[in-house]
Amino acid sequence: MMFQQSSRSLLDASKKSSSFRWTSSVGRTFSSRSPQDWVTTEETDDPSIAILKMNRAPANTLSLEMCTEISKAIKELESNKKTQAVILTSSLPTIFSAGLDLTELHNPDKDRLPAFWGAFQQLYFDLYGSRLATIGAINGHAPAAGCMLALSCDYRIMSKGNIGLNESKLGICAPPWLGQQFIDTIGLRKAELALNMGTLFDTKAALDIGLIDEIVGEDDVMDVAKTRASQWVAIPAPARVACKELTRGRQLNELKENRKQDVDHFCSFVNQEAMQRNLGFYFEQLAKRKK
Ligand SMILES: CCCCCCCC/C=C\C=C\CC(=O)SCCNC(=O)CCNC(=O)[C@H](O)C(C)(C)COP(=O)(O)OP(=O)(O)OC[C@H]1O[C@@H](n2cnc3c(N)ncnc32)[C@H](O)[C@@H]1OP(=O)(O)O
Repeated sequence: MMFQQSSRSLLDASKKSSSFRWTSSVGRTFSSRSPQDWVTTEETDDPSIAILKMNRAPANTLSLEMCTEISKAIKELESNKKTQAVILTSSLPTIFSAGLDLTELHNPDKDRLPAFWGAFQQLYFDLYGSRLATIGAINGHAPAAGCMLALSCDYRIMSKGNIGLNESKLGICAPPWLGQQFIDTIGLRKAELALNMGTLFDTKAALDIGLIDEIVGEDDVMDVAKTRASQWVAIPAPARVACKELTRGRQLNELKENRKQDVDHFCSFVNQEAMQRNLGFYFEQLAKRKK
């Protein structure tokens, strides 16, 4: 890995506290296959290009275990010298990733919360700093931390759905490092407007502001993703890695140096009463929406 980070203690803690079926504070039961099935990797006909698919129905939300599984898959792919590129996509029909799993944030388990945020930080390190060329094949909605997954890729193609940082709609603000990723991608003024308004962009608007690089037809996503991956792989790996270090190294190192403070900041922020009220309200609206 290019920007290797150490997170042993947090990830070890996460393993101890893993639970895969639980009832949320608004009474919905989440269940799924085991976390090992939430993320799968596939080969393509080009041995240098792999596919990483998120399969956590119903919304590929990022729980502690989901973050850990994606990180693990990236590291496994990186450990194979032949692999030079990964296409990140979703196996769900309309959602790339709905962002952080709100059950982690609402009425949180106080011991689990720091480990959860540590796993989310680690995922950012692993994806944003990967030695691999990363192609985001965004085939559905990608709000908030779902947008972080997309922003962490080197190249983004999108077929449908909305993308952006909508945290302000939840009564919160994106963490500084995610906000910075957004600013670095679309520029300060556009980011300022979008962050404040919690704007989610459709594919056309996302292309217009430079949040994605290309719009593709639904049936063409994987073909286009493979073509773009081949183009990235054609650049000599040391050059690609050096370019990534040039554009992303400072931001990655900044969080690395402030990792503990960021976890503490997050935990005290989320544990505030007002924050919990906002989250509870948002979560209930989400659950009621369909009815
Ligand atoms: C001052 C500095 C402070 C620094 C501190 C930093 C603090 C930062 C803190 C938090 C950062 C948060 C980042 C996040 O990622 S928060 C999550 C934001 N995500 C969202 O707002 C998306 C919410 N979801 C949706 O809008 C929709 O689900 C959508 C993605 C558009 C898909 O819609 P649709 O196809 O109609 O699907 P459903 O809405 O029916 O969803 C399917 C089921 O999944 C559940 N769901 C969806 N999203 C989440 C989620 N994020 N967490 C948990 N559960 C989720 C949804 O309720 C449905 O469940 P069910 O089938 O049981 O009804």
